[in-house]
Amino acid sequence: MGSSDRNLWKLEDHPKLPKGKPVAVVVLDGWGEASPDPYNCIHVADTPTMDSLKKGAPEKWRLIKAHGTAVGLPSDDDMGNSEVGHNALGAGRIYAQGAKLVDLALASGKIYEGEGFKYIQECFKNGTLHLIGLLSDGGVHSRLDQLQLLLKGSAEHGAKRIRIHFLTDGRDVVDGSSVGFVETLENDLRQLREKGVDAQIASGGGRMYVTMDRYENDWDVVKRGWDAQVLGEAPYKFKSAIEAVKKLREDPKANDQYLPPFVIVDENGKPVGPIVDGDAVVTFNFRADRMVMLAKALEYEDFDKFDRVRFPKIRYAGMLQYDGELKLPSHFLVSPPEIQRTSGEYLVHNSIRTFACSETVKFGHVTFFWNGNRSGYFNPELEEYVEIPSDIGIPFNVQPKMKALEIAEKARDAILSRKYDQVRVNIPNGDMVGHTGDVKATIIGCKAADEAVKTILDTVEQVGGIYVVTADHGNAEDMAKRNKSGQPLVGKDGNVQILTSHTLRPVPIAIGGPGLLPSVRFRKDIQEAGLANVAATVMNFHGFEAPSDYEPTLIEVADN
Ligand SMILES: O=C(O)[C@@H](CO)OP(=O)(O)O
Ligand SMILES: [Mn+2]
Ligand SMILES: [Mn+2]
Repeated sequence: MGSSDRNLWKLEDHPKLPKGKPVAVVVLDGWGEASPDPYNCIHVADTPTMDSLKKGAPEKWRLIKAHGTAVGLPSDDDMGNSEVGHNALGAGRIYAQGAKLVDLALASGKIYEGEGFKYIQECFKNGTLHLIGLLSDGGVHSRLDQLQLLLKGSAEHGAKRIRIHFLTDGRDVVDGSSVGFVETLENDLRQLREKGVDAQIASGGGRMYVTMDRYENDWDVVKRGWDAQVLGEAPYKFKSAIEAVKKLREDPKANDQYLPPFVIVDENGKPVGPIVDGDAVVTFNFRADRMVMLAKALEYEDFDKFDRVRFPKIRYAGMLQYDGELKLPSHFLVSPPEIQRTSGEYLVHNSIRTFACSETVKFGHVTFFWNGNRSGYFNPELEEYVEIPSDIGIPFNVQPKMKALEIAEKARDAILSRKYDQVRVNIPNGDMVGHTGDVKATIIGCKAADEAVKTILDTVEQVGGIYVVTADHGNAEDMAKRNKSGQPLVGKDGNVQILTSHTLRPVPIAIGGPGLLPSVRFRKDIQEAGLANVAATVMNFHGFEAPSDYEPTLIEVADN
């Protein structure tokens, strides 16, 4: 590192706050703040630790925004999510995120002028364009209206044969809504066919069971998708996608998130759209985590995660580039947000030693997303990232405690080892159990998360450290769909409609610990603060001022 590099990365000393205090940064996934209510699982659950932190308001506890424009999403109607949430927490600035960047590229038509589209366009003359991704208007991983525009635009730019391989949602949108989304898509495809484009749905399956695994938790999920999308093989075969989804949903236990894989076949029982040599493939999700594994399978010549049987010679582009370090995929339609100079990178340049940990399903959140969608370490000598293997094949409502305790114990050991200045964890329960829609299980999950926080705070107490406890977005605090006046909506079956998705709610942030000067308190002059203000705050606790272009710190040091 040259001296100019060193200057670039050097953080100013904080004028009042000391260095050398161990800092625990705890992110509760899916833990928003909402009024007491039977569908507020955090309220119903026994959460003494988080409740006691709240008593520190307004000086040591406050709310911050975790959705919409505060985290770089297109509008304030967009709920928060882990990608944008952890990006903001780690980067300390607000970046226009994938959802927004794709909107802009589609609106201006620039998407069709870029390298990525030109690359796949080469296949349009003789090959098929395959579009693979999540079919919903949830706006977390993808958006239906973007798919619709891309379909239309691709046809206008020469695609003559198009096949869609969709994943049903039920996680960012209400369970059962898959049918309506397929109907909308079928309608668009019919219009394209009327214009002479051979456009059809070729395969499908539920996002949690087919294709959209993440952080290499379970490659079988990706394999099931590969078999249907590439090989044209699946346990279920249907003549139409609407029939497929309706039939598969007749099973009383069926759930959009977990629909089994199926392929669409013609009158002779032949799959209508396997992926073959000479085809183009676009994965139309803008969000990275749940596309990285498929991207590897589609792009890497050397690949040993499962037997691909056939590795077609295709031209593949992601909607975005999903991994900035691996440069994966190498072709993409829209450039990802350029998240640079994240707090993690600054801190290693200033000799801060970091330990980060979660279980597999959230591991990349406190590492990859935290570091601006970048895999790997900045400096392996100063960082240690520990992944606790998640349970595989067990729904999280069956094991709602997940690995909360194990994560807390790893954090405890890391703090007690005195080898780290920052110990950062993600506690997944509120989110992962919340997404199952199982209220009782979510309550158990929230209690487990609270106990994990207690273990970490007790350890901070023991070593004279500082803690920051916050969350990335809401989920468990509201499990009911509501009307405009906030009353739970009742479905045709007479039951309250369950909300499996994230929310628009703000999240708490609490600070404290024996290492925090008693005169440190939340400022009152930034009411509109959001997740992006946390990074500067954490830097202060390490004894540094944040870079001047970071969103301002949440704290001040009182004079008295
Ligand atoms: O599971 C996921 O992929 C999303 C919801 O679509 O949740 P989170 O943003 O909390 O990871
Ligand atoms: Mn999350
Ligand atoms: Mn979630």
